[in-house]
Amino acid sequence: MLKVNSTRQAASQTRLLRLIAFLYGLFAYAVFLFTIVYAVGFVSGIGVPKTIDTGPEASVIDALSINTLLMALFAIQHTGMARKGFKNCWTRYVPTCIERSTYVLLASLCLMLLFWQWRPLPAVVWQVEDPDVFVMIATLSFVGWATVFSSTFLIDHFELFGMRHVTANLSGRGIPAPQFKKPLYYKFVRHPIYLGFIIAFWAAPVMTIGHLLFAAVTTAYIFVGIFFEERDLLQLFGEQYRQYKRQAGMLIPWRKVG
Ligand SMILES: C[S@@+](CC[C@H](N)C(=O)[O-])C[C@H]1O[C@@H](n2cnc3c(N)ncnc32)[C@H](O)[C@@H]1O
Repeated sequence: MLKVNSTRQAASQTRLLRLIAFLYGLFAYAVFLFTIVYAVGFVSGIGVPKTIDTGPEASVIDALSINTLLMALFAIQHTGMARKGFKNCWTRYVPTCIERSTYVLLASLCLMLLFWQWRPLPAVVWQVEDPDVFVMIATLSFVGWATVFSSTFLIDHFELFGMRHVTANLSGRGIPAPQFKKPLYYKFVRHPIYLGFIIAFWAAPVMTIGHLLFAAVTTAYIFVGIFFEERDLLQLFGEQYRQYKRQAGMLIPWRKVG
């Protein structure tokens, strides 16, 4: 009887822990959604209180140092915590089912810190005067954001942002192993999410020094990120990914059939 009771107790404790993990994952996902929607407003300068071109005034040197530090913090967190060695190490302390959600949560917090503390450098580098061209370039930027969002769904939105892990854990299933995919525009370009970001950051009808700094550093970071990501993907998917590299462009869409 005592044994039955303690087994029941253990089972309900497991259910409770799974539910807590799920709610944590949901919270991390909600924070991510808020952050990415804010990012669109921050870069485009539309609909948010603090944009890339607004905020506390600072000298050029201070603004350059603070902004670079903020971007470096994000880059270190985002690339460092995605590495296999780091994951193996910190999943000794953080349960595997919430590892991805924690990664997403910390990346979102780094970005929110960046949005909050970013110092504007408002000198204009270029400004499009023609209203039609202005609208065209602004629209192109939103095409970039649309590419980012749609690509996350093509590759597996809920896996990327940790929800697949916590829902699998909640229902007592194992965490699904990553699958190699090349749906739709992944057939032509290996990194449509990063391509979307580059388009969204550079397609600016008004480009200030601050915005240019952001676009240039994030673009450089994307190339570093791709280097590490592709190294991991080659390890994970082997010949399949090696062949894919021969068949599709990295950031410029092209496709070699066969
Ligand atoms: C932020 S996403 C970026 C995906 C891709 N680099 C892009 O720009 O569309 C990073 C995750 O996608 C995964 N990933 C990248 N390409 C993939 C592919 N072709 N199939 C499956 N997973 C992929 C990586 O393992 C990594 O966990």
